[in-house]
Amino acid sequence: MTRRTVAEHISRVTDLLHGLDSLPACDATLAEALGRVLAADVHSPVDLPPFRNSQMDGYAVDAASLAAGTTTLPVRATIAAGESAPSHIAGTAIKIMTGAPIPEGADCVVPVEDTTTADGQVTVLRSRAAGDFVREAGSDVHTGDLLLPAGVVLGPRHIAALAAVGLTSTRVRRRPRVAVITTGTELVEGGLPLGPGQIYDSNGITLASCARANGAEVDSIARSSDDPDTFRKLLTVATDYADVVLTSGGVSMGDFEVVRAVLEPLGGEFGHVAMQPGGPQGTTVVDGVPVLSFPGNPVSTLVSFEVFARPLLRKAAGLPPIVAEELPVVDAVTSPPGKRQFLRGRREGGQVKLVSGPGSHLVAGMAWADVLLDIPAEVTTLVAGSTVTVWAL
Ligand SMILES: Nc1nc2c(c(=O)[nH]1)N[C@H]1C(S)=C(S)[C@@H](COP(=O)(O)OP(=O)(O)OC[C@H]3O[C@@H](n4cnc5c(N)ncnc54)[C@H](O)[C@@H]3O)O[C@H]1N2
Ligand code: MOO
Repeated sequence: MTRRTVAEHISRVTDLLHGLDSLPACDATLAEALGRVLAADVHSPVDLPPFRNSQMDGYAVDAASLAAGTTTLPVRATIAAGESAPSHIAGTAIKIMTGAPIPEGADCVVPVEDTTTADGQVTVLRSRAAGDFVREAGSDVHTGDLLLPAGVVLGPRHIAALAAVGLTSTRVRRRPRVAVITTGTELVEGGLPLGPGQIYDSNGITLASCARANGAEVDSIARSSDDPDTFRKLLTVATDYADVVLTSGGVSMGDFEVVRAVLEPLGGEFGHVAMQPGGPQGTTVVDGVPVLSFPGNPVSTLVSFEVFARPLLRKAAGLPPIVAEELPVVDAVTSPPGKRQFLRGRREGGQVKLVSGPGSHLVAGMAWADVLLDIPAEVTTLVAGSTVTVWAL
């Protein structure tokens, strides 16, 4: 049994997951690109707008033909967006729709609201300067300009820019692949009736959601009984697929600790980290794939992920790190000595309030929290108003 501080275990897990830092890039279609991280700078392959066009529904004219007062001009043609424009003849007007190309020789557009029409003629009610309501080619981005830099987390607005220059796919960081195995003979899939002593498996989908929320891809969520052969088989499937395997349960001191029973003989290190929840922890490398074994209590599982796996998965995925905040506590907090505590809290008006209790089985209570309070091992009391480090959940 090893005994470690949180910092020592973070260091152990960081060593184990170092391979995640060099995942190759891959292509994603724009439909798949939301939330992905751009692997390389993107330069625009075209000018945007690609051609000079009208910003308004109105009349394309040349500013020199417009008097200070009203000017009446013959209307020679109408151009819709998507059509090509005839050339402009000085002293005439062409009716033009928003987005239609500006006729060669015209230099401004008069909005339809500033005109009246009769008998094929338009009367323009005021003068205009050259360039008014004209969108120049390349005025948004020029061919070859930097459209998006590497490292951008692609949101709808970035996808809009890629689509507007005609790209259909882009180079993105490969997501780290995570496999999840939950363990416990008592576990039942949601939706099925519970028998005596049974509980619903919440950790499987929780860990998968944690991993996905932090840039990972999770195709494999498996549930094992406490039978070592079953766990071993699921582990083989998981290590075939994943860059990192997360397990829950079966790591403590009971008679049926399937994760320890299988992984310790493979060189797994199991022991206690001076934290609560999340004390019992294991790390193993199986067929070259790191396996992080978290304790089964649902709050312990989630806290273990946030403390040990989240920073490394985010880094591997190219996502920005979660930055701790310092907030005053609304009420006094007491904390047992010797173990770093991760208590559930909620931000309220620039302060943080404890929610739910310290018990690591309080999974429903955790849903009301939006931060973890990080209380150092040596701190036993925080008076109301004192500052505490919090991590967003
Ligand atoms: N004698 C000792 N007993 C325990 C110790 C200890 O140091 N000495 N540590 C306690 C702590 S702290 C924790 S945390 C748990 C960790 O135990 P395991 O990792 O072996 O987890 P299990 O025994 O399998 O399960 C613990 C608890 O969580 C429930 N569970 C498990 N998996 C799931 C799941 N997928 N979804 C929902 N709930 C799950 C399980 O039913 C148990 O109630 O050990 C303490 N004991
Ligand atoms: O440390 Mo356990 O992880 O209290 O629940």
